[in-house]
Amino acid sequence: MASFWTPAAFAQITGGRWLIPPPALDQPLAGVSIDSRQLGPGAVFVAIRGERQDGHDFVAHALAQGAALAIVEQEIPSPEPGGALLQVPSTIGALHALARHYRDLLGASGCRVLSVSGSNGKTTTRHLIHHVLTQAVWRGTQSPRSFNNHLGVPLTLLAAQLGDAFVVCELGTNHPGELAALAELVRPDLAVVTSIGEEHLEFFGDLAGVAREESAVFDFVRPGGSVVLPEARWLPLPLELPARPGVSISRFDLDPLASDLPLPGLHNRLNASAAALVARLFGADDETIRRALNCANAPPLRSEVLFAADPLRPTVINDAYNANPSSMAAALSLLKDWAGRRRVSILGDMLELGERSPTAHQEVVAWALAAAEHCIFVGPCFAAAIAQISPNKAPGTGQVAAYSDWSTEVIEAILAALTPQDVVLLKGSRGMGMERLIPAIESHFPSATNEAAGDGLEFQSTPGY
Ligand SMILES: CC(=O)N[C@H]1[C@@H](OP(=O)(O)OP(=O)(O)OC[C@H]2O[C@@H](n3ccc(=O)[nH]c3=O)[C@H](O)[C@@H]2O)O[C@H](CO)[C@@H](O)[C@@H]1O[C@H](C)C(=O)N[C@@H](C)C(=O)N[C@H](CCC(=O)N[C@@H](CCC[C@@H](N)C(=O)O)C(=O)O)C(=O)O
Ligand SMILES: Nc1ncnc2c1ncn2[C@@H]1O[C@H](COP(=O)(O)OP(=O)(O)OP(=O)(O)O)[C@@H](O)[C@H]1O
Ligand SMILES: C[C@@H](N)C(=O)N[C@H](C)C(=O)O
Repeated sequence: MASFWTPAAFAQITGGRWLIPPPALDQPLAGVSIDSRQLGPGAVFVAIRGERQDGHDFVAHALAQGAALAIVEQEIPSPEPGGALLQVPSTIGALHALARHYRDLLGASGCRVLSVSGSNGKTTTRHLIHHVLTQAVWRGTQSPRSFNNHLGVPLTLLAAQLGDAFVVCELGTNHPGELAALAELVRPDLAVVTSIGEEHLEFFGDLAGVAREESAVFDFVRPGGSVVLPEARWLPLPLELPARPGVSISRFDLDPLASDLPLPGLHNRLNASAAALVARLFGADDETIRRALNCANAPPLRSEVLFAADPLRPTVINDAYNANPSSMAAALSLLKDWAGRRRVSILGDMLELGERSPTAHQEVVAWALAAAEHCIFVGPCFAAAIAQISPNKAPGTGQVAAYSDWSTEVIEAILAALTPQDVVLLKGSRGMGMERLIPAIESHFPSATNEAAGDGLEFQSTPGY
């Protein structure tokens, strides 16, 4: 077979046929992209039909941006002169075939392929693993943002470089069977499971359903590979590990090397402990791991502490990326342990919980009331849960406020309830967009220093999350 990064190999691996062949079948290709807005010269553009748009409408744009060829399912009217088109029955199938093939090449070149799955903490743990390994000596690639689905995982594999020592891929799921399909693509040498908790119950049903789904990755670990799991005391139920001769199992517990981690919360110390164990399995020494963890940071919107040095603004724990009962418990326990300040929780609805949703929202209300002096809830599920609780804790008492939706008035009422002395937890599902309060807080509470103003700008500079 021709070298992987050539049109000839892409045609052979995908089984595609040339609608318009390239000038040379052996010209070097430079990466794969599904977004015409984000590709460089020599890249391969794969046209995907998305929820809102059809990538086939952007083939001409991709070729004009310098793509060497486009993989498509249908003919493209008047494509860019000189642009090559490879037709396949399914562009997502082609993306997977390329990633599967490339994964083998990576393995053969000595690159170790890692997976990070689990209910909560995947992005943080994946980020910490990449941070610690690269701070040690190893060159590697990691999933961008939360690229953890049927598109993000193959794109991550294809972004790794031959010559990398590792690629760490985040694997996500919200329907039974998705994890097995991703794990089959990745076939990890080292599979990390971060946690098991109540997530996406709309489709998994209950914790046992979550555990079944998350266990699927074990079947795909390569012979000679390793599985990294939390100690049993951190799991709400046992995970069934199939007997896999030659696959070793290592468990992580709170690691003293993570005791000075700059990220707040017990959950982050556990995520860092998983990263420390992975680094040990790579052969890193304790001092290197400790030093790396001591200078780690949080991915945006995950337990990010904002404005802590600014006396004119409340300290904000920006945990607005997502929410489910287990991650709410982790975040509220972090808030509860924040001593010496008035604690304010601002929580948005948890989505995709199915029939468990009403009781789960009621439970989180009870935890929030135990963790914070002032509790604010946004969204119809929390509003319904608050309506069930006793009158002395009802909205309007000053301790609790509930709003069924966002509006300008709601944002103003929330801002009026805050003081610069507070520590504020912001958390809710992605669809609730709790982070909208950050620019509002920045405008409402002028910054004491230019440095503190920088906190907000840093947040604004990461819109992809
Ligand atoms: C396909 C894609 O990447 N879309 C992203 C894009 O959306 P947009 O509205 O622009 O386009 P469409 O998807 O409708 O467009 C179709 C294609 O057209 C391309 N295109 C568009 C305009 C243009 O000018 N040029 C173009 O080439 C476009 O690139 C498409 O290829 O932008 C949105 C905003 O940034 C993104 O949200 C959207 O991303 C989608 C959702 C996606 O799946 N992206 C993956 C790369 C990914 O991994 N994203 C992760 C989040 C993954 C996630 O939610 N994971 C779940 C678990 C798995 C659930 C599973 N059931 C599933 O979703 O399939 C979890 O719980 O963690 C990320 O972005 O971090
Ligand atoms: N180990 C953990 N246990 C419980 N909750 C956690 C853990 N790690 C992180 N969290 C919570 O989950 C939130 C999301 O973290 P992160 O993005 O790392 O998880 P994720 O699994 O990648 O999420 P997603 O599946 O949406 O991509 C954090 O903001 C925090 O509240
Ligand atoms: C954003 C996606 N990864 C996720 O976690 N979804 C749940 C439902 C959430 O946003 O809380």
